[in-house]
Amino acid sequence: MTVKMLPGPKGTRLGGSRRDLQKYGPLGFFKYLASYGDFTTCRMGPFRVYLVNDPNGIQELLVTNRDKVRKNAGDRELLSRFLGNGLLSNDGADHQKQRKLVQPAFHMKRIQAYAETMVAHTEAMLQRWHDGAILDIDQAMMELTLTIVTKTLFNADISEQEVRQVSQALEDIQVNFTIISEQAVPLPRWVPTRANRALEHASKQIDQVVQRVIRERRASGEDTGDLLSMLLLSIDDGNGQGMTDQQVRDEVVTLFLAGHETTANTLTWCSYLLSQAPEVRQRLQAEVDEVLQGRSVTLQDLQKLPYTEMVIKETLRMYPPAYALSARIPTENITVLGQTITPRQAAMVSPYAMHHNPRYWPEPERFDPERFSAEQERARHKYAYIPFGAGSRVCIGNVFAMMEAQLLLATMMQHYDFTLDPTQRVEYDPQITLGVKHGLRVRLAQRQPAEQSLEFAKS
Ligand code: HEM
Repeated sequence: MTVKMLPGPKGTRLGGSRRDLQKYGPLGFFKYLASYGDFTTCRMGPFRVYLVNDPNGIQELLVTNRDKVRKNAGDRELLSRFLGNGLLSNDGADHQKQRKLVQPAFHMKRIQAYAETMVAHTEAMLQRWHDGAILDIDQAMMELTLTIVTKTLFNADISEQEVRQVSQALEDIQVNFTIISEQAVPLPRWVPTRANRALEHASKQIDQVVQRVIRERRASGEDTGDLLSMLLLSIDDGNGQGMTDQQVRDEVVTLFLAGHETTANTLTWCSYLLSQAPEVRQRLQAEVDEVLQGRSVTLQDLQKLPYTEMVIKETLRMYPPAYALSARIPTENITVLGQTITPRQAAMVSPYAMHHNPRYWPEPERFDPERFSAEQERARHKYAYIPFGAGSRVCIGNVFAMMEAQLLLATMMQHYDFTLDPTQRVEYDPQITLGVKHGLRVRLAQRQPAEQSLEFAKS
Protein backbone atom coordinates (compact mmCIF):
# COMPACT_ATOMS: atom_id res chain seq x y z
CA MET A 1 0.00 0.00 0.00
CA THR A 2 1.36 3.48 -0.74
CA VAL A 3 0.63 6.76 1.00
CA LYS A 4 -1.48 7.92 -1.94
CA MET A 5 -3.97 5.11 -1.44
CA LEU A 6 -4.81 6.17 2.09
CA PRO A 7 -7.74 8.57 2.32
CA GLY A 8 -7.56 11.91 4.10
CA PRO A 9 -7.94 15.66 3.67
CA LYS A 10 -5.55 17.34 1.24
CA GLY A 11 -5.21 20.59 3.18
CA THR A 12 -3.27 23.55 1.85
CA ARG A 13 0.03 23.36 -0.04
CA LEU A 14 2.15 24.82 2.71
CA GLY A 15 0.47 24.04 6.01
CA GLY A 16 -1.33 20.83 5.06
CA SER A 17 -4.20 20.36 7.55
CA ARG A 18 -3.02 22.94 10.11
CA ARG A 19 -5.92 25.24 9.27
CA ASP A 20 -8.43 22.40 9.76
CA LEU A 21 -6.92 21.70 13.16
CA GLN A 22 -7.38 25.33 14.13
CA LYS A 23 -10.89 25.41 12.68
CA TYR A 24 -12.19 22.23 14.34
CA GLY A 25 -10.10 22.18 17.53
CA PRO A 26 -8.29 19.00 18.62
CA LEU A 27 -11.34 16.81 19.24
CA GLY A 28 -13.25 17.97 16.17
CA PHE A 29 -10.15 17.43 14.06
CA PHE A 30 -9.93 13.76 15.06
CA LYS A 31 -13.61 13.33 14.21
CA TYR A 32 -12.99 15.03 10.88
CA LEU A 33 -9.98 12.83 10.07
CA ALA A 34 -11.85 9.69 11.13
CA SER A 35 -14.70 10.62 8.78
CA TYR A 36 -12.32 9.68 5.92
CA GLY A 37 -12.00 6.08 7.13
CA ASP A 38 -10.43 3.73 9.68
CA PHE A 39 -6.87 4.47 8.55
CA THR A 40 -6.34 7.97 7.27
CA THR A 41 -3.56 10.41 6.68
CA CYS A 42 -2.95 14.14 6.48
CA ARG A 43 -0.04 16.52 6.39
CA MET A 44 0.96 18.94 9.16
CA GLY A 45 3.38 21.34 7.49
CA PRO A 46 6.12 19.10 6.10
CA PHE A 47 5.19 16.09 8.31
CA ARG A 48 2.93 13.24 7.35
CA VAL A 49 0.61 12.10 10.11
CA TYR A 50 -1.52 8.94 10.24
CA LEU A 51 -4.65 8.38 12.30
CA VAL A 52 -5.10 4.71 13.16
CA ASN A 53 -8.77 4.14 13.95
CA ASP A 54 -8.91 0.38 13.64
CA PRO A 55 -8.35 -2.08 16.55
CA ASN A 56 -5.92 -4.27 14.58
CA GLY A 57 -3.92 -1.22 13.56
CA ILE A 58 -3.89 0.07 17.16
CA GLN A 59 -2.64 -3.32 18.33
CA GLU A 60 0.12 -3.33 15.69
CA LEU A 61 1.21 0.21 16.54
CA LEU A 62 1.07 0.16 20.34
CA VAL A 63 1.53 -3.50 21.23
CA THR A 64 3.31 -5.43 18.45
CA ASN A 65 5.70 -2.54 17.75
CA ARG A 66 5.87 -1.33 21.36
CA ASP A 67 9.69 -1.30 21.37
CA LYS A 68 9.94 0.50 18.04
CA VAL A 69 7.82 3.56 18.76
CA ARG A 70 8.52 6.60 20.91
CA LYS A 71 6.26 9.34 22.16
CA ASN A 72 6.60 12.52 20.12
CA ALA A 73 9.61 14.52 21.42
CA GLY A 74 7.70 17.84 21.19
CA ASP A 75 4.94 16.60 23.53
CA ARG A 76 7.52 15.19 25.93
CA GLU A 77 9.50 18.44 26.00
CA LEU A 78 6.34 20.41 26.82
CA LEU A 79 5.36 18.00 29.59
CA SER A 80 8.88 17.96 31.00
CA ARG A 81 8.64 21.73 31.65
CA PHE A 82 6.67 20.96 34.79
CA LEU A 83 6.83 17.17 35.13
CA GLY A 84 10.61 16.91 34.83
CA ASN A 85 11.57 13.38 33.87
CA GLY A 86 8.49 11.54 35.21
CA LEU A 87 6.69 8.62 33.57
CA LEU A 88 4.57 10.75 31.24
CA SER A 89 7.52 12.68 29.85
CA ASN A 90 10.44 10.24 29.71
CA ASP A 91 11.02 7.56 27.09
CA GLY A 92 13.01 4.53 25.94
CA ALA A 93 15.23 2.70 28.44
CA ASP A 94 14.76 5.50 31.02
CA HIS A 95 11.02 5.00 30.87
CA GLN A 96 11.27 1.21 31.22
CA LYS A 97 13.51 1.53 34.26
CA GLN A 98 11.34 4.16 35.89
CA ARG A 99 8.12 2.28 35.18
CA LYS A 100 9.50 -0.76 37.05
CA LEU A 101 10.28 1.44 40.03
CA VAL A 102 6.84 3.08 40.12
CA GLN A 103 4.81 -0.08 39.43
CA PRO A 104 4.93 -1.48 43.02
CA ALA A 105 3.07 1.63 44.25
CA PHE A 106 0.11 0.38 42.18
CA HIS A 107 0.29 -3.21 43.32
CA MET A 108 -3.19 -4.58 44.04
CA LYS A 109 -2.41 -5.15 47.73
CA ARG A 110 -1.33 -1.55 48.06
CA ILE A 111 -4.29 -0.14 46.18
CA GLN A 112 -6.74 -1.93 48.47
CA ALA A 113 -5.64 0.26 51.35
CA TYR A 114 -6.59 3.34 49.34
CA ALA A 115 -10.23 2.23 48.99
CA GLU A 116 -11.17 3.23 52.54
CA THR A 117 -9.62 6.68 52.05
CA MET A 118 -11.67 7.12 48.87
CA VAL A 119 -14.99 6.22 50.52
CA ALA A 120 -14.29 8.23 53.68
CA HIS A 121 -13.61 11.41 51.71
CA THR A 122 -16.67 10.91 49.52
CA GLU A 123 -18.89 10.47 52.57
CA ALA A 124 -17.37 13.58 54.16
CA MET A 125 -18.24 15.49 50.98
CA LEU A 126 -21.83 14.18 51.04
CA GLN A 127 -22.24 15.41 54.62
CA ARG A 128 -21.85 18.92 53.18
CA TRP A 129 -24.50 18.38 50.46
CA HIS A 130 -28.16 19.32 51.04
CA ASP A 131 -31.46 18.23 49.63
CA GLY A 132 -32.59 20.71 46.96
CA ALA A 133 -29.20 22.43 46.67
CA ILE A 134 -27.76 23.43 43.30
CA LEU A 135 -24.24 22.05 42.97
CA ASP A 136 -21.54 22.16 40.32
CA ILE A 137 -20.67 18.47 40.09
CA ASP A 138 -17.61 19.22 37.95
CA GLN A 139 -16.07 21.39 40.66
CA ALA A 140 -17.08 18.95 43.41
CA MET A 141 -15.45 16.02 41.57
CA MET A 142 -12.24 17.98 40.91
CA GLU A 143 -11.94 18.82 44.60
CA LEU A 144 -12.78 15.30 45.72
CA THR A 145 -10.37 13.49 43.39
CA LEU A 146 -7.60 15.96 44.18
CA THR A 147 -8.10 15.37 47.91
CA ILE A 148 -8.06 11.62 47.29
CA VAL A 149 -4.90 11.61 45.18
CA THR A 150 -3.23 13.91 47.73
CA LYS A 151 -4.18 11.68 50.66
CA THR A 152 -3.22 8.47 48.87
CA LEU A 153 0.10 10.01 47.80
CA PHE A 154 0.99 11.79 51.03
CA ASN A 155 -1.27 10.32 53.67
CA ALA A 156 -1.66 12.92 56.42
CA ASP A 157 1.46 14.95 55.81
CA ILE A 158 -0.12 17.88 54.02
CA SER A 159 -2.22 20.74 55.34
CA GLU A 160 -5.46 22.12 53.87
CA GLN A 161 -3.57 25.27 52.85
CA GLU A 162 -1.02 23.16 50.97
CA VAL A 163 -3.79 21.19 49.24
CA ARG A 164 -5.16 24.53 48.00
CA GLN A 165 -1.69 25.66 46.88
CA VAL A 166 -1.17 22.46 44.87
CA SER A 167 -4.65 22.52 43.42
CA GLN A 168 -4.32 26.14 42.23
CA ALA A 169 -0.92 25.33 40.71
CA LEU A 170 -2.35 22.29 38.87
CA GLU A 171 -5.12 24.44 37.46
CA ASP A 172 -2.59 27.04 36.26
CA ILE A 173 -0.53 24.29 34.66
CA GLN A 174 -3.55 22.99 32.78
CA VAL A 175 -4.52 26.42 31.40
CA ASN A 176 -1.00 27.48 30.41
CA PHE A 177 -0.01 24.10 29.01
CA THR A 178 -3.01 24.34 26.66
CA ILE A 179 -1.99 27.87 25.61
CA ILE A 180 1.55 26.73 24.81
CA SER A 181 0.54 23.53 23.02
CA GLU A 182 -1.81 25.51 20.76
CA GLN A 183 1.06 27.71 19.52
CA ALA A 184 2.00 26.67 15.96
CA VAL A 185 5.64 26.46 17.10
CA PRO A 186 5.85 26.43 20.91
CA LEU A 187 8.41 28.96 22.13
CA PRO A 188 11.25 27.42 24.17
CA ARG A 189 10.82 27.44 27.92
CA TRP A 190 13.48 30.13 28.48
CA VAL A 191 11.49 32.73 26.47
CA PRO A 192 9.72 34.73 29.23
CA THR A 193 6.21 34.59 27.76
CA ARG A 194 3.31 34.95 30.18
CA ALA A 195 2.45 31.23 29.80
CA ASN A 196 6.05 30.07 30.32
CA ARG A 197 6.39 32.22 33.42
CA ALA A 198 3.06 30.98 34.79
CA LEU A 199 4.15 27.36 34.25
CA GLU A 200 7.41 27.96 36.05
CA HIS A 201 5.65 29.65 38.95
CA ALA A 202 3.11 26.82 39.23
CA SER A 203 5.89 24.19 39.22
CA LYS A 204 7.65 26.05 42.05
CA GLN A 205 4.45 26.16 44.09
CA ILE A 206 4.09 22.39 43.78
CA ASP A 207 7.78 21.79 44.43
CA GLN A 208 7.67 23.68 47.71
CA VAL A 209 5.11 21.25 49.09
CA VAL A 210 6.42 18.07 47.48
CA GLN A 211 10.07 18.63 48.38
CA ARG A 212 9.22 19.37 52.01
CA VAL A 213 7.24 16.14 52.33
CA ILE A 214 9.98 14.08 50.62
CA ARG A 215 12.66 15.58 52.91
CA GLU A 216 10.68 14.85 56.06
CA ARG A 217 9.74 11.37 54.96
CA ARG A 218 13.32 10.45 54.05
CA ALA A 219 14.42 11.69 57.47
CA SER A 220 11.81 9.63 59.34
CA GLY A 221 12.27 6.52 57.14
CA GLU A 222 8.66 5.56 57.97
CA ASP A 223 6.38 3.53 55.67
CA THR A 224 3.07 5.32 56.13
CA GLY A 225 1.28 3.06 53.64
CA ASP A 226 0.88 5.73 50.95
CA LEU A 227 2.11 6.04 47.36
CA LEU A 228 5.02 8.23 48.42
CA SER A 229 6.36 5.58 50.83
CA MET A 230 6.23 3.08 48.03
CA LEU A 231 8.16 5.37 45.68
CA LEU A 232 10.78 6.03 48.35
CA LEU A 233 11.11 2.33 49.17
CA SER A 234 11.24 1.10 45.59
CA ILE A 235 14.55 -0.49 44.57
CA ASP A 236 15.76 -1.36 41.08
CA ASP A 237 16.33 -5.16 40.81
CA GLY A 238 19.21 -4.56 38.39
CA ASN A 239 21.44 -2.21 40.41
CA GLY A 240 19.87 -2.27 43.88
CA GLN A 241 19.38 1.52 43.76
CA GLY A 242 16.28 3.53 44.59
CA MET A 243 15.11 6.82 43.12
CA THR A 244 16.80 10.13 43.78
CA ASP A 245 14.75 12.89 45.43
CA GLN A 246 14.46 14.58 42.04
CA GLN A 247 13.06 11.40 40.46
CA VAL A 248 10.58 10.97 43.30
CA ARG A 249 9.54 14.62 42.90
CA ASP A 250 8.98 14.14 39.16
CA GLU A 251 6.88 11.01 39.69
CA VAL A 252 4.85 12.61 42.46
CA VAL A 253 4.00 15.64 40.30
CA THR A 254 3.19 13.30 37.39
CA LEU A 255 0.80 11.29 39.56
CA PHE A 256 -0.80 14.49 40.83
CA LEU A 257 -1.45 15.65 37.31
CA ALA A 258 -2.40 12.31 35.75
CA GLY A 259 -4.27 11.02 38.77
CA HIS A 260 -7.11 13.36 39.53
CA GLU A 261 -8.54 15.31 36.63
CA THR A 262 -9.10 12.22 34.46
CA THR A 263 -11.17 10.52 37.16
CA ALA A 264 -13.02 13.75 37.96
CA ASN A 265 -13.95 14.17 34.28
CA THR A 266 -15.21 10.59 34.18
CA LEU A 267 -17.53 11.17 37.13
CA THR A 268 -18.74 14.51 35.77
CA TRP A 269 -19.61 13.04 32.37
CA CYS A 270 -21.13 10.03 34.09
CA SER A 271 -23.38 12.34 36.15
CA TYR A 272 -24.42 14.13 33.00
CA LEU A 273 -25.25 10.86 31.20
CA LEU A 274 -27.18 9.57 34.23
CA SER A 275 -29.15 12.81 34.43
CA GLN A 276 -30.34 12.07 30.88
CA ALA A 277 -31.15 8.39 31.45
CA PRO A 278 -33.50 7.85 34.43
CA GLU A 279 -33.90 4.14 33.73
CA VAL A 280 -30.13 3.58 33.91
CA ARG A 281 -29.97 5.63 37.12
CA GLN A 282 -32.75 3.59 38.72
CA ARG A 283 -31.13 0.30 37.80
CA LEU A 284 -27.81 1.47 39.18
CA GLN A 285 -29.41 2.61 42.44
CA ALA A 286 -31.33 -0.66 42.77
CA GLU A 287 -28.04 -2.57 42.44
CA VAL A 288 -26.26 -0.34 44.96
CA ASP A 289 -29.15 -0.55 47.49
CA GLU A 290 -29.46 -4.30 47.21
CA VAL A 291 -25.75 -5.01 47.64
CA LEU A 292 -24.99 -2.42 50.32
CA GLN A 293 -28.18 -2.72 52.39
CA GLY A 294 -27.55 0.68 53.91
CA ARG A 295 -23.84 0.38 54.76
CA SER A 296 -20.73 1.99 53.28
CA VAL A 297 -19.30 0.41 50.13
CA THR A 298 -16.03 -1.55 50.44
CA LEU A 299 -13.55 -2.81 47.92
CA GLN A 300 -14.96 -6.34 48.30
CA ASP A 301 -18.39 -5.10 47.16
CA LEU A 302 -17.13 -3.97 43.77
CA GLN A 303 -17.39 -7.37 42.12
CA LYS A 304 -21.05 -7.48 43.21
CA LEU A 305 -21.70 -4.14 41.48
CA PRO A 306 -21.27 -5.09 37.81
CA TYR A 307 -23.83 -2.59 36.51
CA THR A 308 -22.03 0.29 38.25
CA GLU A 309 -18.87 -0.80 36.44
CA MET A 310 -20.72 -1.06 33.11
CA VAL A 311 -22.01 2.51 33.51
CA ILE A 312 -18.49 3.80 34.14
CA LYS A 313 -17.04 1.87 31.22
CA GLU A 314 -19.70 3.24 28.89
CA THR A 315 -18.95 6.77 30.15
CA LEU A 316 -15.26 6.21 29.39
CA ARG A 317 -16.23 5.04 25.93
CA MET A 318 -18.33 8.10 25.14
CA TYR A 319 -16.12 10.68 26.87
CA PRO A 320 -12.60 9.25 27.23
CA PRO A 321 -10.72 11.85 29.32
CA ALA A 322 -7.52 11.09 27.38
CA TYR A 323 -9.24 11.70 24.05
CA ALA A 324 -5.95 11.46 22.09
CA LEU A 325 -2.75 9.62 22.92
CA SER A 326 0.58 11.33 22.32
CA ALA A 327 1.68 10.92 18.71
CA ARG A 328 3.99 7.93 18.24
CA ILE A 329 7.14 8.22 16.12
CA PRO A 330 8.79 4.99 14.96
CA THR A 331 12.51 4.54 15.68
CA GLU A 332 12.75 2.43 12.50
CA ASN A 333 10.34 1.65 9.66
CA ILE A 334 7.29 -0.19 11.00
CA THR A 335 4.27 -1.64 9.25
CA VAL A 336 0.75 -0.86 10.37
CA LEU A 337 -2.16 -2.37 8.42
CA GLY A 338 0.23 -2.96 5.52
CA GLN A 339 1.43 0.66 5.43
CA THR A 340 5.07 1.52 6.13
CA ILE A 341 5.46 4.32 8.67
CA THR A 342 8.93 5.83 8.79
CA PRO A 343 10.81 7.64 11.60
CA ARG A 344 10.04 10.92 9.84
CA GLN A 345 6.31 10.35 10.18
CA ALA A 346 3.88 10.23 13.11
CA ALA A 347 1.03 7.87 13.99
CA MET A 348 -1.88 9.06 16.10
CA VAL A 349 -4.50 7.14 18.04
CA SER A 350 -7.58 8.84 19.44
CA PRO A 351 -9.56 6.83 21.99
CA TYR A 352 -12.43 9.26 21.30
CA ALA A 353 -12.44 8.53 17.54
CA MET A 354 -12.02 4.76 18.09
CA HIS A 355 -14.85 4.70 20.64
CA HIS A 356 -17.16 6.45 18.17
CA ASN A 357 -16.31 4.28 15.18
CA PRO A 358 -19.76 2.96 14.16
CA ARG A 359 -18.22 -0.20 12.73
CA TYR A 360 -17.37 -1.33 16.28
CA TRP A 361 -19.87 0.75 18.22
CA PRO A 362 -23.28 0.85 16.51
CA GLU A 363 -25.12 4.12 17.24
CA PRO A 364 -22.02 5.49 18.96
CA GLU A 365 -23.80 8.54 20.41
CA ARG A 366 -26.27 6.35 22.34
CA PHE A 367 -25.51 5.82 26.06
CA ASP A 368 -25.91 2.08 26.53
CA PRO A 369 -24.08 0.39 29.42
CA GLU A 370 -25.21 -3.01 28.02
CA ARG A 371 -22.32 -2.73 25.57
CA PHE A 372 -20.19 -3.80 28.52
CA SER A 373 -22.11 -6.94 29.49
CA ALA A 374 -19.67 -9.87 29.77
CA GLU A 375 -21.08 -11.34 26.57
CA GLN A 376 -20.73 -8.19 24.48
CA GLU A 377 -17.25 -7.52 25.86
CA ARG A 378 -16.10 -11.02 24.92
CA ALA A 379 -17.36 -10.57 21.36
CA ARG A 380 -15.46 -7.31 20.77
CA HIS A 381 -11.88 -6.72 19.65
CA LYS A 382 -9.81 -5.87 22.75
CA TYR A 383 -8.32 -2.75 21.17
CA ALA A 384 -11.65 -1.25 20.09
CA TYR A 385 -11.83 0.05 23.67
CA ILE A 386 -8.76 1.95 24.85
CA PRO A 387 -9.63 4.59 27.48
CA PHE A 388 -6.37 3.77 29.28
CA GLY A 389 -4.24 3.42 26.15
CA ALA A 390 -2.37 0.19 25.34
CA GLY A 391 1.09 -1.38 25.22
CA SER A 392 4.12 -0.34 27.24
CA ARG A 393 2.63 3.05 28.14
CA VAL A 394 -0.80 1.85 29.19
CA CYS A 395 -2.09 3.91 32.13
CA ILE A 396 -0.29 2.80 35.28
CA GLY A 397 -3.22 4.03 37.38
CA ASN A 398 -5.99 2.18 35.52
CA VAL A 399 -6.96 -0.18 38.36
CA PHE A 400 -6.75 2.68 40.86
CA ALA A 401 -8.94 4.85 38.60
CA MET A 402 -11.62 2.22 37.96
CA MET A 403 -11.79 1.39 41.64
CA GLU A 404 -12.05 5.06 42.56
CA ALA A 405 -14.75 5.79 39.99
CA GLN A 406 -16.85 2.80 41.11
CA LEU A 407 -16.53 3.53 44.84
CA LEU A 408 -17.33 7.22 44.41
CA LEU A 409 -20.25 6.68 42.06
CA ALA A 410 -21.79 3.94 44.25
CA THR A 411 -21.50 6.16 47.36
CA MET A 412 -23.00 9.22 45.66
CA MET A 413 -25.87 7.33 44.06
CA GLN A 414 -26.63 5.54 47.31
CA HIS A 415 -27.47 8.86 48.96
CA TYR A 416 -28.40 11.31 46.23
CA ASP A 417 -30.40 11.67 43.07
CA PHE A 418 -30.02 14.68 40.85
CA THR A 419 -31.47 16.49 37.85
CA LEU A 420 -29.55 18.69 35.45
CA ASP A 421 -30.10 22.42 35.99
CA PRO A 422 -32.24 23.37 32.94
CA THR A 423 -30.10 26.45 32.30
CA GLN A 424 -26.88 24.40 32.10
CA ARG A 425 -25.12 24.38 28.72
CA VAL A 426 -23.19 21.14 28.25
CA GLU A 427 -20.20 21.38 25.93
CA TYR A 428 -16.85 19.68 25.56
CA ASP A 429 -13.68 21.36 26.70
CA PRO A 430 -10.84 19.39 25.12
CA GLN A 431 -7.75 20.61 26.96
CA ILE A 432 -5.11 18.15 28.23
CA THR A 433 -8.13 16.04 29.17
CA LEU A 434 -11.74 16.09 28.01
CA GLY A 435 -13.65 18.24 30.47
CA VAL A 436 -16.93 20.20 30.38
CA LYS A 437 -16.74 23.85 29.36
CA HIS A 438 -19.29 25.51 31.66
CA GLY A 439 -19.28 23.20 34.67
CA LEU A 440 -22.20 20.87 35.39
CA ARG A 441 -24.83 22.29 37.71
CA VAL A 442 -27.35 19.82 39.08
CA ARG A 443 -30.16 20.01 41.63
CA LEU A 444 -29.62 17.48 44.40
CA ALA A 445 -32.37 15.31 45.84
CA GLN A 446 -31.44 13.39 48.94
CA ARG A 447 -32.75 9.85 48.78
CA GLN A 448 -35.13 8.61 51.49
CA PRO A 449 -33.47 7.02 54.53
CA ALA A 450 -35.23 3.73 53.74
CA GLU A 451 -33.37 3.57 50.44
CA GLN A 452 -29.99 4.88 51.48
CA SER A 453 -27.32 4.00 54.01
CA LEU A 454 -28.89 3.83 57.46
CA GLU A 455 -25.57 4.45 59.17
CA PHE A 456 -25.06 7.52 57.04
CA ALA A 457 -28.59 8.83 57.40
CA LYS A 458 -28.37 8.67 61.20
CA SER A 459 -24.97 10.34 61.39
C1 HEM B 1 -10.31 7.57 34.33
C2 HEM B 1 -9.09 7.88 34.69
C3 HEM B 1 -7.87 7.78 33.81
C4 HEM B 1 -7.77 7.71 32.45
C5 HEM B 1 -8.88 7.71 31.42
C6 HEM B 1 -6.35 7.62 32.13
C7 HEM B 1 -5.84 7.49 30.84
C8 HEM B 1 -4.51 7.33 30.54
C9 HEM B 1 -3.98 7.07 29.21
C10 HEM B 1 -4.81 6.95 27.94
C11 HEM B 1 -2.64 6.98 29.31
C12 HEM B 1 -1.66 6.67 28.17
C13 HEM B 1 -1.26 7.92 27.39
C14 HEM B 1 -0.47 7.62 26.11
O1 HEM B 1 -0.28 6.45 25.76
O2 HEM B 1 -0.07 8.59 25.43
C15 HEM B 1 -2.29 7.19 30.71
C16 HEM B 1 -1.01 7.18 31.20
C17 HEM B 1 -0.72 7.38 32.53
N1 HEM B 1 -1.61 7.50 33.58
FE1 HEM B 1 -3.61 7.48 33.46
N2 HEM B 1 -5.64 7.66 33.30
C18 HEM B 1 -6.52 7.74 34.35
C19 HEM B 1 -6.21 7.77 35.70
C20 HEM B 1 -4.95 7.74 36.21
C21 HEM B 1 -4.62 7.72 37.62
C22 HEM B 1 -5.66 7.67 38.75
C23 HEM B 1 -3.26 7.74 37.71
C24 HEM B 1 -2.38 7.74 38.93
C25 HEM B 1 -2.77 7.83 40.17
C26 HEM B 1 -2.73 7.77 36.35
C27 HEM B 1 -1.39 7.82 36.03
C28 HEM B 1 -0.89 7.69 34.74
C29 HEM B 1 0.54 7.70 34.42
C30 HEM B 1 1.68 7.89 35.41
C31 HEM B 1 0.64 7.50 33.04
C32 HEM B 1 1.93 7.40 32.21
C33 HEM B 1 2.28 5.93 32.05
C34 HEM B 1 3.52 5.67 31.21
O3 HEM B 1 3.76 6.38 30.22
O4 HEM B 1 4.24 4.72 31.55
N3 HEM B 1 -3.78 7.75 35.47
N4 HEM B 1 -3.46 7.39 31.44
